[in-house]
Amino acid sequence: MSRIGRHAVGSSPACQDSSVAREASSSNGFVKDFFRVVNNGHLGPHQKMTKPADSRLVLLGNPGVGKSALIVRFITSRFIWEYDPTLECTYRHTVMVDDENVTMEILDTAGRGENILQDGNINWGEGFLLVYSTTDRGSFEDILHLHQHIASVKKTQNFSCVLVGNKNDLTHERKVEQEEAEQLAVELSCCFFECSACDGGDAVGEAFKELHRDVVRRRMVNSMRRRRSSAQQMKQVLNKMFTKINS
Ligand SMILES: Nc1nc2c(ncn2[C@@H]2O[C@H](COP(=O)(O)OP(=O)(O)OP(=O)(O)O)[C@@H](O)[C@H]2O)c(=O)[nH]1
Repeated sequence: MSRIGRHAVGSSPACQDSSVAREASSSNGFVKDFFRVVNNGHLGPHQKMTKPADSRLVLLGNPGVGKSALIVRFITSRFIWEYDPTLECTYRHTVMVDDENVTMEILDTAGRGENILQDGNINWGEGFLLVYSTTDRGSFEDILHLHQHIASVKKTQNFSCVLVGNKNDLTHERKVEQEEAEQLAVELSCCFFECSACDGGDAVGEAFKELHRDVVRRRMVNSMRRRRSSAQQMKQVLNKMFTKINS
């Protein structure tokens, strides 16, 4: 089995250091391919880049639910059985969404509790994939807590997220029914995808793409709201001026 080396939690989340790629690529041919794809510009939340990404997405969920596996599946259409846990990395990936080439930056968080809930990561992110494993009831129950934490850092319930139930290939180990996850998605007002990073299928890519769409939609709505409110403010100022002049 191959392991992919990445930066430890607490260090810079960027992985563009070619030595990391070289170290990882020594394991086998596929890992080499993987890094060639994702090494096409890894950037951390605090790093500058030439062209801003079209969306910044963050994967959150308990350890072992398959966050890294989902990213690898999305970026490379492949599955790797084993990853180095408690590491964190940001990937830059360009993909077609609705006939448009878009660039996403994707942050793979790692660790437990406070580690994955770093405010810096949450402030940086525009959209969140809330990932649980269909084989791990605790990871599903923790989703609400993750959502509440994001809301408290963002100071609004109005943020983009999708709920993702991973590992649905492990049918005999299922601990979370699809219906209850659908119910939770209704409560959180978000889309829900059940998928398997191992088996592949469209659902993995769709989860990322739908999150991207939601980020773009909300951005547009918010900027329209801001424009409308500044136009209203201007109207009020002008009204006051005319009232003064007329009196
Ligand atoms: N059967 C199956 N195994 C999976 C699937 N996704 C991930 N795994 C396995 O689950 C384990 C954990 O996957 P990771 O992608 O490292 O999970 P993670 O959420 O990134 O874990 P941390 O880095 O510790 O936060 C690995 O052994 C994967 O091979 C899946 O869809 N099906």
